Amino acid sequence: MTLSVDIRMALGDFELAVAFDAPPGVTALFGRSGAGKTSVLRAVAGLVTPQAGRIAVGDTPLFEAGRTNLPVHRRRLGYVFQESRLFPHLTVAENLAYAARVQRRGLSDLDRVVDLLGIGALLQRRPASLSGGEAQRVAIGRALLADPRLLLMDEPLAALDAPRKAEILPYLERLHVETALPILYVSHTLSEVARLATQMVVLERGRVMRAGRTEDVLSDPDIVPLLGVREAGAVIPARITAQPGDGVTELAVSGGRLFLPEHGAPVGTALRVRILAQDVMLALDEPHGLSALNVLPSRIEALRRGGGGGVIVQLRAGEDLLLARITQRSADALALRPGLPVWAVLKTVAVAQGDVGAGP
Ligand SMILES: Nc1ncnc2c1ncn2[C@@H]1O[C@H](COP(=O)(O)OP(=O)(O)OP(=O)(O)O)[C@@H](O)[C@H]1O
Repeated sequence: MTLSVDIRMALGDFELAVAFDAPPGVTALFGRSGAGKTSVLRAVAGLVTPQAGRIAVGDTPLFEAGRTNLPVHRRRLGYVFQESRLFPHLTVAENLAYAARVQRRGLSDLDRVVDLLGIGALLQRRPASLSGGEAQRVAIGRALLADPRLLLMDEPLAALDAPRKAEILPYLERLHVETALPILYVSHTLSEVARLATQMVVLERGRVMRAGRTEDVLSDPDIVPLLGVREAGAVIPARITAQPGDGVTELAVSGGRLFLPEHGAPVGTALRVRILAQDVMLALDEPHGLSALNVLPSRIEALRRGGGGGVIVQLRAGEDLLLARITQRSADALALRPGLPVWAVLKTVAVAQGDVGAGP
């Protein structure tokens, strides 16, 4: 089931005109503050009504200008906010049961949801005694038990500190692997998007600047000014090929071999790794005697001049696209141009996602 959004809406002086599809899996709505992310979510939820357009899940229209406008409670969607909004006087179990009852559904899914989110030990507790991360897991459980057609998440990790974020991310990953729901996920944290999202929609001033597979969007040099040069970087698929036990993990990517600081997953595990543009250096000849372990033979696809004397270089390594951020001076000194073979030296490679058995 795919969520299709094609709407126009005026909110005071702000005009929103967006069209995109969100297939099963996580679609990140990404953009600066005020870009219109929350407004899109509110329109999908039925909390605001667009002036024109259509919103549908599969063949079911939720909104069609002048024809259909399902009220919020008939849209069958789960909404998870920054803060968990659990009922404080009810236990976790009662909060979950309430959600299921509102939709007149039994609790047949309860065990599965409790297991999926690891909240079995919390069932008799009250929200005030839960950590922020635990409360968010319960809030996600409550949203799932309402048997939604899609899940809307508005910066669900924004109110959590780094350790709580780290604790909840694996559950969010499982969510998209184990449910076939479209999940629309608002965030302005790129590391989170790189880790969770299979699709990305980049919004700027109420317009879609770029939409597509996360890998494609993040390796597009034209998108860098919108993402910010420090955060810009590609995400590429990898597979663990060896765990030699000396503190590094060996990965195969389409362009060769990479090494990570030791990662706990077994050999064969599929991962997505994130390579920031500012962590990539370029060499015309194969480098030797370097402390960096990661060197990939590549070819320059495109160069984009940025502000402040920087250049973003798009590289193809095997089948994957990478970005490198270098100075204009280096680009001139090396006479970089599309088609030129180069060696990409990666200072750091971070795991963006472990997606064993995940879809795309
Ligand atoms: N009801 C409204 N009336 C007038 N202006 C509105 C209304 N709702 C939203 N806006 C304006 O629309 C713009 C987009 O707001 P929105 O909350 O969708 O952005 P956002 O991308 O979610 O931002 P943030 O990341 O800060 O939450 C903002 O300029 C906001 O002031």
